Amino acid sequence: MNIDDVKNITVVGAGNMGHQIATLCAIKGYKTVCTDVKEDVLKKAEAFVDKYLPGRVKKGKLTEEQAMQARNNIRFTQSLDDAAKEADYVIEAVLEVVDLKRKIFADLDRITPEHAILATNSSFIVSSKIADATKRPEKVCNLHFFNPALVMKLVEVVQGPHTGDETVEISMDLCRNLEKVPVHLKKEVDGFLLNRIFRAINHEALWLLDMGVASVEDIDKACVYGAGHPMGPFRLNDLTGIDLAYTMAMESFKATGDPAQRPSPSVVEHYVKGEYGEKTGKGWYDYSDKQ
Ligand SMILES: NC(=O)c1ccc[n+]([C@@H]2O[C@H](COP(=O)([O-])OP(=O)(O)OC[C@H]3O[C@@H](n4cnc5c(N)ncnc54)[C@H](O)[C@@H]3O)[C@@H](O)[C@H]2O)c1
Repeated sequence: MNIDDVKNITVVGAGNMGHQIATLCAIKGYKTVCTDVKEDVLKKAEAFVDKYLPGRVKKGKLTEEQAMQARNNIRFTQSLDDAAKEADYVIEAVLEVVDLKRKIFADLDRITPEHAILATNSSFIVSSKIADATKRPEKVCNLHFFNPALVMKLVEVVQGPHTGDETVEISMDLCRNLEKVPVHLKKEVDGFLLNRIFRAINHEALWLLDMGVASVEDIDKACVYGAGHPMGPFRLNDLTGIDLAYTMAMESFKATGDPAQRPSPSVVEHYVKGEYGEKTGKGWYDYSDKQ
């Protein structure tokens, strides 16, 4: 099998990530079926496509004909059987729950043609925790898009010990056909590639703050004006949520028992005060005038 054999793509889960990945596949010429268990989510995803495509035409990014072709390429269904029966490549983007993903992969193994590749968009669950739910582990991998998937160029293709080289090659080629920039992780590792780098930056930023070396503002300025980042780690954390940073650090501490993984004192301070970032009007910065 090679990339030219991939014509039909199924996206399972039409939430934050799934509806955008499906839209992208349809725009780039793939016959795409998007499925979700929730009817209202599917309706929202379809409404998004019907608004997004004309918007791209208005902005001169797509011609009328390309938009019409993309619309014809995508359909929505609540039935996994209907969605996956002709799939050459499946991208799963359901909730981050390993048992749910295992159940879906077992179902996909039963429903899809033998040659189909089954990829998960999971940010943290490596595909070796899922692959043995199928009889085709060599065709299972992580295909990790970033949010928002229509905009962010990077995709991490993560090869587990079970993943065949052909699966990696086709997945990398698929990303290129979707006009993304794929990177190949030759081994599974917690947090994959970019999130590990972000984790290291956050860790250093928090250490500098907690040690009283520099202020939130100055650490952010250093990253923006010295390293060319679009925003500093504290501003970014206000967007993604200090509550999430706290929970992730606690989970990591519980899993490893390593005290270095515990949330930093200043994260705990904001967390207990309910200052989670932009969504609560206060985090590392004050957003009360935006509320
Ligand atoms: N949100 C992000 O920033 C981001 C970025 C990269 C990767 N991811 C990964 O993408 C995956 C999805 O994340 P999300 O943010 O889109 O979640 P989300 O909650 O927005 O969407 C998940 C969808 O899965 C659906 N679903 C649940 N069970 C299902 C089933 N059995 N069959 C079909 N659909 C089902 C839900 O109804 C929901 O609409 C996760 O694994 C996450 O780790 C998320």
